[in-house]
Amino acid sequence: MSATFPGHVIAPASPVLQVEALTLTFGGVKALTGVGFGVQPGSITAVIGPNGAGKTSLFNTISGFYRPAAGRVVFEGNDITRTPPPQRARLGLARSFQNIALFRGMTVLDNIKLGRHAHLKTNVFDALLYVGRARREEAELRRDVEERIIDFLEIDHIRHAPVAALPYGLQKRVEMARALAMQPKVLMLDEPVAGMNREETEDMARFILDVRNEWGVTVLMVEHDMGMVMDLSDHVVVLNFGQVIAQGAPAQVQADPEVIRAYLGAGDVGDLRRKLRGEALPSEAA
Ligand SMILES: Nc1ncnc2c1ncn2[C@@H]1O[C@H](COP(=O)(O)OP(=O)(O)OP(=O)(O)O)[C@@H](O)[C@H]1O
Repeated sequence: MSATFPGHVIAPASPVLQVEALTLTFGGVKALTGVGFGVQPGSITAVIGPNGAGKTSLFNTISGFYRPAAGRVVFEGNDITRTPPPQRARLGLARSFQNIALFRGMTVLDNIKLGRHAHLKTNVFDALLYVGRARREEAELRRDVEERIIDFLEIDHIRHAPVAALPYGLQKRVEMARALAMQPKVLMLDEPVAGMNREETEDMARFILDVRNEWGVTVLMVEHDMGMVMDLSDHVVVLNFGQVIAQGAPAQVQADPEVIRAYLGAGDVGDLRRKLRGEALPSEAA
């Protein structure tokens, strides 16, 4: 029965990705302690925190590169804590890397195809030999990749260019294209605008929004650019010393006293507001 009633309250959807009480240690160092949060389907969720807070460790644990000492990663209701990274990608959890991880001598198109291969049932060697199912999948891949992803990310003019010859901002866009080629349900972006100038940052912010709005892909990102995080995110998770110290809507997190303390010690709240808006502090504006 699907009737709706006036005043009917729609319960929030269950999270597509759930991180539960994650603890990660390196020797004696606890990089994460009891970290938990949910990523709602269709949301843009950001993880922020001062340097060394554990953001990269968390990303690597969610994507399967690190194995937690305790806790669970649950994707679409299934426990994937022990699922290897390529299988997570096939399930729909794709990621980009903080430092560009493209094959620099290869063209844009070939890099994107490699992303797609992670998604195919045939292995990459079959695909390279164009045998059997791989050949049909290759045809499908070309349509899919060339017509949708390349058009969407406005990289048509560079599809045959070697990645190494491209400016940094475009390389980051190609990396996003490669992650999108895996047709993820959740796209994990590791510092998508790090090292970008203002114009490149604005372009990337627009693509992230469109990935969510037009493609319905859920986005989970780690990012230092506070202006972008606060503008784009529906939900912000704040880490400090490996623990979640606050989470909620951007405005809520910006006003949280513990977040203020984490970023600036007992500093000036006005400074924090500027910092959280992505503006230079007076002391930094030389
Ligand atoms: N491979 C490792 N071996 C030992 N300690 C590590 C390793 N990776 C991270 N750590 C430690 O774990 C903690 C969290 O580091 P992590 O890199 O996850 O933080 P971060 O929030 O991503 O920092 P940044 O913003 O500087 O990238 C730090 O104390 C760090 O020194």
